[in-house]
Amino acid sequence: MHSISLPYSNTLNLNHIFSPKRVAPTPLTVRCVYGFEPLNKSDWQSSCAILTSNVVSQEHNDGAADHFPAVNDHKTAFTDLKLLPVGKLAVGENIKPFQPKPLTISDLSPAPMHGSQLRVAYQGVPGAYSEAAAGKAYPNCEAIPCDQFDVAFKAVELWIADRAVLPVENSLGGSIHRNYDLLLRHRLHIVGEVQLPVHHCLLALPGIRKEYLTRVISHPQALSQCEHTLTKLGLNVVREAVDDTAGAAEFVANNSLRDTAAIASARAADLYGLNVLADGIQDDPSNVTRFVMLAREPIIPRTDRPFKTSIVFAHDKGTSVLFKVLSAFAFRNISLTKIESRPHRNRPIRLVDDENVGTAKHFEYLFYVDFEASMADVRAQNALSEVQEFTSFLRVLGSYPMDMTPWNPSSSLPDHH
Ligand SMILES: O=C(O)C(=O)C[C@]1(C(=O)O)C=C[C@@H](O)C=C1
Repeated sequence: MHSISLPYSNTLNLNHIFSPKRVAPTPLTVRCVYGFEPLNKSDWQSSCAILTSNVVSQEHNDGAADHFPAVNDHKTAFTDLKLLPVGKLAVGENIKPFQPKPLTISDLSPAPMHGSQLRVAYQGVPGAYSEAAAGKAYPNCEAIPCDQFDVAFKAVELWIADRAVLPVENSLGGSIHRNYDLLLRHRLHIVGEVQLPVHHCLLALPGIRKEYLTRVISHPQALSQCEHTLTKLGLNVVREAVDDTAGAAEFVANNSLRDTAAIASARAADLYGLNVLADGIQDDPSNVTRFVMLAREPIIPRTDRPFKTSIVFAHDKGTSVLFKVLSAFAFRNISLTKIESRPHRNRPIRLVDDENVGTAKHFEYLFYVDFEASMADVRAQNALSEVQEFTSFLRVLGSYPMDMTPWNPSSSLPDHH
């Protein structure tokens, strides 16, 4: 039986997340979420109903929200009103049957739906770089920790969060492939990007010296970004991957591990009471991670500032189409900023039979391309109509403003962190 649970009972408060040494909120989790295949319809609908009734009861516990997120993204199979919670909610002394309110025009605006703060889902626990990225993308937002990337996508789809901010690539470690795959599996739109300088520290319990260490734990990306520096520090240690950097720091602290250090941010050291044994241990001082901001609705593309557009495409005849697609951009002087290929999971192998020689087995790919133009720009529109002719599948993941913040790699986190 699939179930979705929300382990915390209150809507998260920003103070809990951003002020040091406060009790950290438990990340949002989805138990037994679908692996590669979606749940069947009835499982999915009952999951939505459980999750939604949780949201409603949280909001009423708070006494803050006086409206119910009665609609959902039409793509999330949540249009059946019979699925809305049938329970009763206590209001003062009276037990009143719960009646969802009709939608008003303000419910349809892209502004936050739940109070004045935008609720932004990220993967990890407080102190993670993703939380800092959420703060950079949406200053003063309410950051909602999620234990997996998939959960952050779902939190937005199910109106628990208004946006998600997720890493897609790092200047040293490369692409975060999982998020490329999830972008395609979910129906969210990229509405922005932020590039966050990532400044890693080696953290251990107070009083622990480097010589005592036998193990260093962190997110795999962080381990790979510090690979050479760890060796240079003379640390002859086992390196172990965990879900996120701040989670590693929390683990060391909660289990009083005297032989283990974590690679994480200085803010994580503060939050979990660890010492900074070494500062700035990333192999390149200009280590940067790029995050995308995701929303249920796309933004309207403009031409009055630099925009980027992200697309994904495939073709029945495989990689032979790639040159033609790329030339559609080259002829129009549109620069590409990123190209990534991923296995085509629906059709991973293409067989080409040759009676004389045998059967060639070609791997099939999906290609993700980011280019520097807005979809409001006629050059981009013409390029994409040409690309459409060469491809069997094409989706625009989003057209959004480029992160143009001045380059300052030494200040790793936004001011309020
Ligand atoms: O573990 C964290 O702190 C994260 O936010 C994740 C993550 C990643 O997925 O790449 C983000 C930025 C850094 O590159 C290292 C790790």
